[in-house]
Formats: sequence, C-alpha cells, structure tokens
Amino acid sequence: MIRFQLLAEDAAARRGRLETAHGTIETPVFMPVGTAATVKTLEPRDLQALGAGIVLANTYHLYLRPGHERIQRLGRLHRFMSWPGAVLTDSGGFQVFSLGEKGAGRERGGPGLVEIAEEGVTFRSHLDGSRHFLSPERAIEVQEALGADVIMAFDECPPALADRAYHELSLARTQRWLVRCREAWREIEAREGPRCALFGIAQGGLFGDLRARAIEEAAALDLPGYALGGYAVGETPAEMWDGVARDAPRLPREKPRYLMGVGTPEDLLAGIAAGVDLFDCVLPTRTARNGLLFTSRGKLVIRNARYADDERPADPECGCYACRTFTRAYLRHLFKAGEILALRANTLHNLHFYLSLMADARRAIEEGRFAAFRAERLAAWRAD
Ligand SMILES: CC#C[C@H]1NC(N)=Nc2cc3[nH]c(NC)nc3cc21
Ligand SMILES: [Zn+2]
Repeated sequence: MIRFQLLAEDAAARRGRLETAHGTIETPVFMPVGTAATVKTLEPRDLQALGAGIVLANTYHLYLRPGHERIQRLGRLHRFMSWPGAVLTDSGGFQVFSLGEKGAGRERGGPGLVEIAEEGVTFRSHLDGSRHFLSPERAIEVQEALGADVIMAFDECPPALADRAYHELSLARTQRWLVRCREAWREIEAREGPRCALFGIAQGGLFGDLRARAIEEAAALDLPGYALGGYAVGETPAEMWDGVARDAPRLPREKPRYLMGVGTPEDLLAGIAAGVDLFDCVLPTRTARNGLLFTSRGKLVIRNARYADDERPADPECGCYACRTFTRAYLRHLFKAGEILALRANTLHNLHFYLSLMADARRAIEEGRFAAFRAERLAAWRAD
C-alpha cells in the first residue's frame, strides 16, 4: 500500500511525499524507465547513487519475456532485479497498442495485430508474433504477480489522432475496464493482503470536456492515485501544457498525480507548475544512448567535431560521476568508437540531470519560489 502526504504548495505546484513498502519517495519525482526490469546500462547501485527512489517497468515486456509467473516464482520484481527501491508497472495497455501495431505479423503482411473486444485485447507479440490476450483482470493479475508497489489500470489507448467519436467510445470502455481493474485488484488484495496501489488513468485526447468527464468518473472510484495518459503523442508542447494545466488540478487533490510518458525538462517544469507529482519518460536514457546530453546551458550532441579536443566536462555545473571523471573529448571518442562506456557515462549524466532538476524543483516549491525557478532554468537552457 502507499500513503501520500502534501507537504507544501506554491500556486498549483505541490511538494509531497509518497510512502511505499520500498521506501519514501519525495515528490515531484522523475521515474527512470526500466522497461525489461533494468534501466538500460545501469546497475541498481548506480540508481541508488543517483538518488532514484522509484523506477518504471513494463508489464507487456515482462509478461512476454521472461514471463510474470517466472518472476513471481523467483521472488517477484524487487528480488528479481535486486532493486531495493519502489517499482511502478504500466499495465500493458499502451504497449499493446503501440508495440502491437509494429509487430512481426504486420511487417510480414500478417493479420491485424491488435483485436479489441469488451472482454479484452488480443495481440501478437512483437518478439515472435505469438498470440496473446490481456484483459483488465489479467493485467491486474500479472502486475500483482510481478509485485510492483504501484500498478496501472488496463486502458484502451486510442491512436494519437483519433477523432472525438473514437475517443468517446474508447473512454467509455476504459472506464468500464477501470471498474473491472478495481474489482480484480480488491479481490487479490483481500485474498493476499494489501500489497500494491492501483492508479486509474484519465484520457480524452485534446478534448477538454472528455478529459473532464474521464477524470470525474475515475475519481469517483476512490483509487490510491491517478494518471493522465495520452499526452506527448504528437500535440505541440503548448497544447500539452495547456491541457495538463487544465486537467491536473481536476484530479483529486489528496492523491498522487502521475503524467505518463512525459517528458522533456521543459515539460517536467510545466507539469510541476500544473500540480503533477510523478513523471516517467524514456527521453533521458534513450537520448543518452544516442549521444545527446542535457546540460545547464541546453542540449549537447557529443558526437559533434567541436568537442574533439574539448577538455571540459559535459556540463561544468554538473556534479555527476561522468562530469567529475571524463572530458567531452573522451566522451566523444567513446561514442564515436561505439564503446559501451559511452552509453553508461551518458546515461549516468542525463539521469543525474533529470533527478537533480526534480530535487531543485522540490526545494523551490518548499521555498515558495517555483515560478522564478522555472523561468530561470528555461532561460539558461536556451542560453546557447
Ligand atoms: C492514451 C493513453 C495512455 C496511457 N496508458 C497507459 N497504460 N500507459 C501509457 C504510457 C505512456 N507513455 C507515453 N509516452 C508519451 N504516453 C503514455 C500514455 C499511457
Ligand atoms: Zn554530469
């Protein structure tokens, strides 16, 4: 189970604390993405040294490989990945629709990859094209078996540019599925004892009235936490920020608010200003592996020839291991040479950037100066 406390507010921004069975999480918090039960290139002790308190793993991937029953038999996720902190698992809803579409079947001209029915979703594995079925009940069962501290509802995720009619039908089904998720969660928790917290997900695309209805219907189920899903799927940053600024304050004030899959450092500050408490995004880790580094003066593409003889650290204002140990010249060399250390050093730096940004934001909220803090960081990132 989890307990959420609101410690301070600065306009709509909130400073909170999320107590879980695997530690206390200071919010606003950024969750590194560890899709297949690993944050790519990092060891658990790296994550601890970075101050990460909670990581995200994906039900879709772990269900397909190595299998949730195997992970359960091996002591569940925390033991399996030797991670003492907290874990949040996404339900597979989003991945089935996003990965299923690009699965093996379609590339080989196979049959439709994702079949949606009221009962649940039939999809083909992106690994080997094998057929699988996930329902609200099954997604909860799998996540309980995995043993995360926070589990997500199984939702239908409309195509990014679906029209209003599609969103309305999809929202109604997602709400019916949320009721089924809650029942399945309550049954397992009654049988096995309280173990994890179920978060609902409110969608609705860019339709403000549909978003409001989804939030209201999800909030009526009195769940431990709530997420906004379906942002950062192609809309402009301004459209997302306006939408989140409208939606986040409508989520229950005393529950944790999670903005799924977001985002850039600018998005995080916009989300915090709107009252969001939790974020996850592949951006810092994925871009690190592609040689893009976030610094206090904007982004740096390490492969650029201008860094070939640059003896400065990636970010002179950064205290991370990579910036204390390596020069830009060396980081560029590693990246050009395809060395594994390039992936680790860049990932350590980018996650330190994201996690220290959140720590600085938490302090700014405590001191009632978040708006000035946000303006100062945005200006600095545009400096170059
Ligand atoms: C529509 C919808 C929805 C949400 N539903 C679930 N279960 N997971 C998500 C994961 C996401 N990652 C990103 N990245 C931009 N957006 C997401 C949205 C969702
Ligand atoms: Zn650094």
